[in-house]
Amino acid sequence: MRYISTRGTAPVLNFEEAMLTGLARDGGLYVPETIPQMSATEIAALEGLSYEATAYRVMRPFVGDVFTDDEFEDIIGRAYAGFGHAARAPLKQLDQGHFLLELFHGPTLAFKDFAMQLIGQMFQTALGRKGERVTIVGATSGDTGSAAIEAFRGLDNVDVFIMYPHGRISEVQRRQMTTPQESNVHALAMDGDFDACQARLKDMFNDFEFRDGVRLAGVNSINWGRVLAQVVYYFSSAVALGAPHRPISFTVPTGNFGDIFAGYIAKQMGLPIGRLVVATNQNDILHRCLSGHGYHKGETVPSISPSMDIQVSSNFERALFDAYDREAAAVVQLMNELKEGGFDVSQGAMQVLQSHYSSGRVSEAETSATITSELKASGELLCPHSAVGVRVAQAQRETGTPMITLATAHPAKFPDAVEQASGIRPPLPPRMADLYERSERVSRVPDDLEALKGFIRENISA
Ligand SMILES: Cc1ncc(COP(=O)(O)O)c(C=O)c1O
Ligand SMILES: N[C@@H](CCOP(=O)(O)O)C(=O)O
Repeated sequence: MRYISTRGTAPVLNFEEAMLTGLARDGGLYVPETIPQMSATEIAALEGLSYEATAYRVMRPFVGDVFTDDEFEDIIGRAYAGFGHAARAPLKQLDQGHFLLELFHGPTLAFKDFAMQLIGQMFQTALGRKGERVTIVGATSGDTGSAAIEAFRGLDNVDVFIMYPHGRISEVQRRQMTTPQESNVHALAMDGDFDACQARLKDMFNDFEFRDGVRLAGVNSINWGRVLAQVVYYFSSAVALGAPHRPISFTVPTGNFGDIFAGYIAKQMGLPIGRLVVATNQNDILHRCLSGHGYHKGETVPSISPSMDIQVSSNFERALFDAYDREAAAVVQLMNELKEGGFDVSQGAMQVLQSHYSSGRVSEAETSATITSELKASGELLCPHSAVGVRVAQAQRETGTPMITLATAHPAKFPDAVEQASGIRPPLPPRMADLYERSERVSRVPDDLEALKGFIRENISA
């Protein structure tokens, strides 16, 4: 299995190299050269399997000979052993034909654990074998960072630096990043918004002297391994509802476009998916773009679903690459225009995008109202991100095709917004009940590339 860059000029890599590399050296994102196919018979055979067994069958063809069968099985087993639900990603019925996929039973209570726990294990196996050390730098609007710190804390061979937008994440998210005391993990509270954090991350990858000097690696969804791990729950949930014998649609609260792009990959592999519905909060660049108004950056406005307060959705580049028939030159042109503020999508590419994705936008008031109404209707207490998804799904459901909305975080990660809407302050699970008492360790950093590089150089292990 070979991986190519969306910008066409970076070296072609195998799975391990792509995973350890992060951003391609031409600034693009790695994607598989061809997408492995699963036949209807192979998909049907997933019925009744454990989540781990499904994960093995879905991901195995993407990994090639990088891990032996036994190694890969062990990696998957270790990755999901710490989840707090036997099904890992249980489905709950909300309404006739509408289901919630609970993706928040991992160690940090958000869907990011599905991929981060897995790539933590893959990094450890790959780096241990090579006797190499890497420096992981990540940008987060709250959940990627906490999942990364949890997955890599105390591991040999890695130092982890996570930049988050100071004052723009929930207290639980912050504490999950600042309370681990292992010396190989560092939480950096940066001035600016998530887009600024992500831009500095990409700047570091594009600075080859720094990149090679610290052996930079990335665990944001620029890393193909992140996307791959998320493909699995599209299969497990769709099969539980009758796929491949009938199509299933998905609504996905969307920010950096990694999660919904994983759904698109599942569809390309052969899973019969009806619609992939992008649900955004008031930071609605994706909704505007998919509605035909071009991809033009605006101001990021803080919301009660802060993890989705994003303007530049990193993985949209992967979607554009396919929509432009894998023409890297077209992607390079669009990304250059994006640096100047935005771009318009050609008619042909827009038709391709709209054939896979629909979209909807949810205001702050609608998000709160959905938390309130869903609690009344089904007894489900939603986090604000999942509420954005449920609201859009309610508007876009089609009779006859079951709709699965991804519940991307536990309500206890966003207790203020949830309490304001529902009157209920969701408690943290017992294993992290003392989170508010633990001492914090955090470094305030400016939005300044040189200062950030200096900080990282000074704080990596020898
Ligand atoms: C809770 C939550 N929901 C939804 C999203 C959006 O996911 P994605 O960035 O993969 O689109 C994120 C982060 O981005 C998140 O943390
Ligand atoms: N919402 C995310 C933003 C980063 O997304 P990623 O999928 O590229 O890591 C977060 O919680 O940090």
